[in-house]
Amino acid sequence: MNKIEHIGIAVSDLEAAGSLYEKLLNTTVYKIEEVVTEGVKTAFLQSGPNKIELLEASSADSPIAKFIAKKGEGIHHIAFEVDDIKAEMARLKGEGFVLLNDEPKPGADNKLVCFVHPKTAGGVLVELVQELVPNP
Ligand SMILES: CC[C@H](C(=O)O)C(=O)SCCNC(=O)CCNC(=O)[C@H](O)C(C)(C)COP(=O)(O)OP(=O)(O)OC[C@H]1O[C@@H](n2cnc3c(N)ncnc32)[C@H](O)[C@@H]1OP(=O)(O)O
Ligand SMILES: [Co+2]
Repeated sequence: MNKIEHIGIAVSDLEAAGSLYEKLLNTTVYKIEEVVTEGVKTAFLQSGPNKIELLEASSADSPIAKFIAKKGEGIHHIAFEVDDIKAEMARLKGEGFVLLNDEPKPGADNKLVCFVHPKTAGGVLVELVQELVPNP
């Protein structure tokens, strides 16, 4: 795990939350991207070396919809940058962590991602992210 790559925040209204975080962080949303496979619409802001990922549910069965219904808006997950997501997944499995997907899957912002079940990570939803290297 190299560093925290982003903090995911569940929001009900991406546009309103984007404006709020622009004021809060004194910066601007630099990317808005829908990840249909995840049922989310994301907005990214940079705060110094850190990224904030705002997440709005884009479908009724989105994990964000379920999270907000249960816990309200707020911090949803912490994403860590890894160099080799498959090796890290194997290491975590060996350590007894429960992974929520067997293979890395496409994420936002040109990443491959995997999630660790919060029940095995001390109550925190942890995401692994590896930069997708562009084809030469
Ligand atoms: C990939 C695009 C983007 C990116 O960065 O590139 C994203 O980050 S997308 C983010 C949205 N996608 C996901 O979150 C995928 C992984 N999440 C899941 O598979 C589910 O949300 C899961 C399994 C974590 C929970 O789903 P479930 O249907 O089991 O919901 P429950 O409410 O029954 O939850 C079970 C249990 O876990 C607790 N929980 C749920 N979500 C979280 C959370 N974000 N942080 C901490 N704990 C969480 C929930 O409270 C339940 O515990 P209990 O004690 O029973 O209340
Ligand atoms: Co994320």
